[in-house]
Parts: sequence; structure tokens; C-alpha cells
Amino acid sequence: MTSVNSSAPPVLQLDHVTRSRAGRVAVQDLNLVLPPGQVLGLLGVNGAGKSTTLSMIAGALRPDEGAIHLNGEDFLERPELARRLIGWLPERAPVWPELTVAEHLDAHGRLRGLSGTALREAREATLERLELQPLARRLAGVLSQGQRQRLGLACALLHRPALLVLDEPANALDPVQVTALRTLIREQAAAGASVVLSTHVLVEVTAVCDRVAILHEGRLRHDGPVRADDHAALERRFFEIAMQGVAPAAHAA
Ligand SMILES: Nc1ncnc2c1ncn2[C@@H]1O[C@H](COP(=O)(O)OP(=O)(O)OP(=O)(O)O)[C@@H](O)[C@H]1O
Repeated sequence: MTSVNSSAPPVLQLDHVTRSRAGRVAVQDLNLVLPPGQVLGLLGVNGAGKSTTLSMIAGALRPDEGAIHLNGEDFLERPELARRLIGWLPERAPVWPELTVAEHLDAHGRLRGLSGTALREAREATLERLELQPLARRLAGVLSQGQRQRLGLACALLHRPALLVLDEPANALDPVQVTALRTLIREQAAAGASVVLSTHVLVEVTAVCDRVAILHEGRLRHDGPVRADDHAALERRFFEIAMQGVAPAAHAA
């Protein structure tokens, strides 16, 4: 399934990354290396540290310790790399209610240095790819949740980033759109982009990811390839890790 180019530098490298939130360690000593064209699924129970990790990868949170490199460059020294290299769909994608769908894409494109014909072409191609053309002139404030999620995805994809960071991308999508999202993610990987996505839905990982990382209590507990033909193995591993520290009575509950 993967189209990894092993001779290129990693798109993303995390070395010993640690981050506390509200006085508690949310992510601890995390090491990850992501080559071009690979789709990595990030799993973990609520509070495991997935969103904190994705926020650091997207440049929205700074690690307390450790290093992050994008395409071999020091991301903490050069946070502006995010504008060009990263497309981020946060857990709750912010929208400006008074702007239309097309205006959102224009605003995101300008923030990433696109203008004129390049911006127009990127906007039209993205509207078409995300099937948002019928909604292009609609105000974001009146979109359904799933339509908003697709707008968030469109904003993340618009500038063709080398790294897509998707926090729960299937949130609020109907089954047709979930299938379309899977196709879109594999298409991005085939074109050379790397993808990190977090999800609570294990079957999403089996369906779309080359590799899975499982976080528990802020620590990386598993990092390995996904076997599309063995979903049960992923489930077993996930629950093995997720149930650590849970009392037997809680298991049974
Ligand atoms: N804005 C915040 N302020 C303070 N602490 C936070 C904040 N966001 C998350 N945390 C804490 O950081 C830890 C990791 O949370 P994080 O949101 O990264 O986990 P998650 O794996 O994404 O969880 P979920 O699956 O519920 O979205 C948790 O202990 C959480 O309480």
C-alpha cells in the first residue's frame, strides 16, 4: 500500500519530544520518523496525548524539550516552515462564520503565499476535489458539521503540503464521505505527501494507514506496520495497551 521513497530525508522527525499541559506531562520523550509518502495513524485512549502531539507537529504548540525536524530542517528554529510544508486539520477546525467557503480557501491560500492565477487554480481544484463547488458561495456559519469538516480538509490541502496533519479527519462525515476521505488520503500519499492522522476508529487505521503508533499516557507504546488483512491484531494490541493500569473491575464494567 505504501509508496515510500527511502532515499529522501524524513518529512518529519521527532526526537525526545516532551510537553506538559496544565502542570501535567501530556507527551513524554516521543521519537517518531516519517518518510515521504507514508500514512501514519496515531491511536490512543482519551487524553493519551494525540492532539498535543499533532499540535506540536503542526507548530501550534512548542515542545518543552526535544527537537522536531521537517524535511531535515529545524522546525523549532524555523516555525515559518509550517506555512509551506504543513496542512493541518485541527480537532475543531476554526471557521469564520461570515466568510463563504471560497473566501476561506482564498484566505488560507494567501496566508501560504499563493496569489493571482495560482491561488484561483488551487481554490478551484480543491473545491472540485472535495466536492465543495455547490457550497462555494455559502457562508461557513450555516454549514453542517460534516460540510465544515470538509472545508477544514480543503483548507489543509489547498497548498499541496508535504505533510498533512489530520486530527480526527472522519469526524462528522457520513459513510459516503468517509469512503471519499480514505481515497483522498491514499491519493495524497501516492503523490508523495506524508500523512499523520489521529483517530478513535481502529478500522480507519486498517483501511488507510501504512503504519500505526499507539500512545498511552503520553508515551509511545507501539510503532509498527499496519496489516490490512489482520484488523484483529491491531485491536488486540490496542486493547492490550489501553487497558494497562485499568483495574479488573473496570474491565468488566
Ligand atoms: N488546552 C489544554 N489545557 C490543559 N491541558 C490540556 C489541554 N488539552 C489537553 N490537555 C491535557 O493534555 C493531556 C493530553 O491531551 P490530548 O488532548 O493531547 O489527548 P488526546 O489523545 O488527543 O485525547 P482525546 O482522544 O480525548 O482527544 C490530557 O491530560 C489533557 O487533559
